[in-house]
Amino acid sequence: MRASLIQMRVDEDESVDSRRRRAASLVRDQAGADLVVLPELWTTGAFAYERFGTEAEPLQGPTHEAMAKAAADAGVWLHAGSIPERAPEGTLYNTSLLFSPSGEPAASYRKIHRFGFDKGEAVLMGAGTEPVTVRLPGTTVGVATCYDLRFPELFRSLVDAGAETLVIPAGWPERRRSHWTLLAKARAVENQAYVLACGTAGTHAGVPQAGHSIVVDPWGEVLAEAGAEEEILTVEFDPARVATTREQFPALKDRVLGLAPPRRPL
Ligand SMILES: NC(=O)CCC(=O)C(=O)O
Repeated sequence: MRASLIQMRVDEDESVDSRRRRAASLVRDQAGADLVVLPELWTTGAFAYERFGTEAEPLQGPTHEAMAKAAADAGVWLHAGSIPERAPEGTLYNTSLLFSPSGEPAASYRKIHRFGFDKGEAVLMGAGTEPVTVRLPGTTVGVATCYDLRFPELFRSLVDAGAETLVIPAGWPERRRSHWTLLAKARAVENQAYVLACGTAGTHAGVPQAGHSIVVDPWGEVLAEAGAEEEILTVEFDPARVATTREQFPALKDRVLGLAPPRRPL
């Protein structure tokens, strides 16, 4: 299986319309890949909080339309990263869009863990509640978004639903790059799954982005890693290695579920 991670530069010098056209063109250039991935909130930037409201779109808005067409033109499965979605009742969500190679919507996922503690995304956007998996030929994809990477229980629920390839668009800051790389490897090793994590390059809202999109195999080996600038990270991987890794080192079978709470000291 061939995947292309489009680590886009997201900065204020470029309009949303121009970046949307550029993203569509970059997706079209990936014809021949099986799966193409874009980052989190690439229309606005994940830290451009003041733009979430002004650039929010309905689920089937201009980004949906452009990405559906680009997926069909390239004939690829497309994880089109996420958009600031304005739901019909007015709530904003950080929503990922996935398309089949004919441009049909395959899934959408509203980010469950919002970043910012008491500001930013955490107060501006609603929280998703539903983990999402999508069946592709040869692998089941589980999706998560950026800050979700810090919450292993979400990934376990994806694995329980059959996920073998974990696709994670992000807008991760340079300041915490070491966490990004570490957590991507950890999620791959503990879940014995491929991790495809696609970040952004450039600086927006004064926050330099880490780039360093990364693909990790089910044994925790890094198959490919981008630099800090805009880059297409292309990788070939064998989805069947998930089953062989899980058979040969069957740690997932040793899970003990429903542990009692720790005992209090006497
Ligand atoms: N956009 C995000 O979710 C940022 C997450 C982040 O910076 C972190 O977890 O650290």
